[in-house]
Amino acid sequence: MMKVCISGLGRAGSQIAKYLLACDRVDLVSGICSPTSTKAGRDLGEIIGCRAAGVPVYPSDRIESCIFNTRPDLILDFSNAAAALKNAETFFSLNVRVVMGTTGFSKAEEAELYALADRFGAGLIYAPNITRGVSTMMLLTELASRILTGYDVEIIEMHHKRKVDIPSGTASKLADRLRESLPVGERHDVPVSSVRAGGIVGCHKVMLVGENDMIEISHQSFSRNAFAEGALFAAEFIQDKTGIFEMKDAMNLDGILMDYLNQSSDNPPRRFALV
Ligand SMILES: NC(=O)C1=CN([C@@H]2O[C@H](COP(=O)(O)OP(=O)(O)OC[C@H]3O[C@@H](n4cnc5c(N)ncnc54)[C@H](O)[C@@H]3O)[C@@H](O)[C@H]2O)C=CC1
Ligand SMILES: O=C(O)C1=N[C@H](C(=O)O)C[C@H](O)C1
Repeated sequence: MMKVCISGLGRAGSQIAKYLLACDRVDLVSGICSPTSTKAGRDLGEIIGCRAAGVPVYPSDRIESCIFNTRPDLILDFSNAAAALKNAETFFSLNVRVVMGTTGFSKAEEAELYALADRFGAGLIYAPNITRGVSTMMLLTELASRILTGYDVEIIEMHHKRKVDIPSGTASKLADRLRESLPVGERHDVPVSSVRAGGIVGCHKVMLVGENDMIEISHQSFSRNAFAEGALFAAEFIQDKTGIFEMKDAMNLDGILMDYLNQSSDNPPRRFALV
């Protein structure tokens, strides 16, 4: 069975740990926390309020021991951008695959992450949003923006008030993708508005607004189990691969779209002749 380690045991990482401990498709073998965290040396099951699970937690300055002692096939990283980038180099150098859920990277840091993965011939899924729902939403919004040319496009993202990065990684990726789907020469930045309030788990909305009508495509995560479900999906995809991937690759979205188009051309709409 695939062996998994979670790096970053905060809101997202802890809930993912809880989900994976109750799941029989993976073996959660270890956790990684910050070097100053009181979680180091404790049992991950106890930390997240479950029974002792025999899952040790290592501080990130002892990653080598963690990997050597618990032998994970892959890491699920939900920490912070600075820690994630530093730790990724060690994971890749030890031939461990990474599902990178962490956000807040600058463009230069993103490029560095890709360069590291390339240099070590690693397996990486970089997913600023790990839910299948958001990847589906990205595809739908790109299609909609190509159809509704001339419409204004705006993104609204809403998260809990303790989230440190702004705008969200998901909103930045949506904005980049929507910008690139505009015709060359007409490309402009897509505005993002951010709300940080209460305990909102995660909500992204894309609005395409014309003079006389508008459409909205939105996604909402009801709980952090949405991230756990997505992380498991990504892990099962990357476990035997090398290369750099996105969630849309794990979901085969290009293939599904191609099948859909081929199917519609196999079954052209019936036309009625006037006789
Ligand atoms: N891709 C996705 O779908 C999702 C991404 N995220 C991202 O995951 C990250 C974490 O989010 P939250 O859990 O809400 O934040 P959080 O602040 O609750 O958790 C981050 C954890 O990382 C730990 N950490 C700090 N330095 C570390 C190190 N050197 N090694 C390992 N762990 C270290 C912190 O002590 C903390 O426990 C954020 O970047 C967030 O945007 C969160 C949810 C879903
Ligand atoms: O910090 C979070 O919580 C989330 N972060 C991700 C992001 O920045 O897009 C994804 C998700 O919406 C939750």
